[in-house]
Amino acid sequence: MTADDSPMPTPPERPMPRHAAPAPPAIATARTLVKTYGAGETAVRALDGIDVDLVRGELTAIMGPSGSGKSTLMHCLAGLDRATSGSVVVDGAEITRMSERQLTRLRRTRLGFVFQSYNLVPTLTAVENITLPLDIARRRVDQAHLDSVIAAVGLADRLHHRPSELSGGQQQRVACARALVSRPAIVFADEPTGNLDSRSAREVLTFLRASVDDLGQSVVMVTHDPNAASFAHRVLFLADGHLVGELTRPTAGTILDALRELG
Ligand SMILES: Nc1ncnc2c1ncn2[C@@H]1O[C@H](COP(=O)(O)OP(=O)(O)OP(=O)(O)O)[C@@H](O)[C@H]1O
Repeated sequence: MTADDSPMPTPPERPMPRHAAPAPPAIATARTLVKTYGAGETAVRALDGIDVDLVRGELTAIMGPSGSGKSTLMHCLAGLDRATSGSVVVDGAEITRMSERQLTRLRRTRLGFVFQSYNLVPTLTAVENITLPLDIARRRVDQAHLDSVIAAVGLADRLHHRPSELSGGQQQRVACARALVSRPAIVFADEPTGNLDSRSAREVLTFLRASVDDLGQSVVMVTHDPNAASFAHRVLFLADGHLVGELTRPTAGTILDALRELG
């Protein structure tokens, strides 16, 4: 599976209203971000002063060796974990000083999540799983947007199936649709294709990329897989808690070369 042989559509031009202030290019920003686990001699500095901007309307992949800090970075950016020092701004909001209550609200209303293990509710149908975040937040379902997400995810004929009646790839596409249906500022995807065969992985990645190109979504994903990362607009490389490089318009080949250089 590679993205090299599939044409990479360029994001559609979006006309800017005349007097509107341009949206800031970064949807999430970390400055001098430090995360230390434990204390004293056994302390681990998982993030050692990270400065990064995640570009709005792009799919960003985070790669690096095991233990380099990928999950920690994603969790700190998503308000799932608290930074030790430094700042994180997500969609204009400084989250490092937020209370637990504010963070929960931010995650529920402004962020979308896709996990390796799908995390669907087994007793609900596909469409009920997709609209669950809106139901919990007591928000109205925008039927037109729901229809466009369902069409993009290619599950129109599986909407009334329960997760046990769906393949892994189909379940993960339901999880992606669930993450997108509330139009979050940013979707965080943690190894979204880690449990999938290459064909299903390609379907999920194609959908995540299309959500950016066609729906204007911003997505960040942690992955170990160069083929998966080749679907991104930009790949960030971490090593020992530092941001050590990046690639724009990556291919599986250039990503492999960069990983080899990292050792
Ligand atoms: N809860 C924790 N308590 C103590 N140390 C932790 C904790 N979580 C992560 N670490 C340590 O922080 C460092 C970074 O871990 P992290 O999980 O962010 O790396 P990663 O790049 O996502 O790794 P992997 O690819 O194996 O998932 C590692 O040394 C890890 O052992």
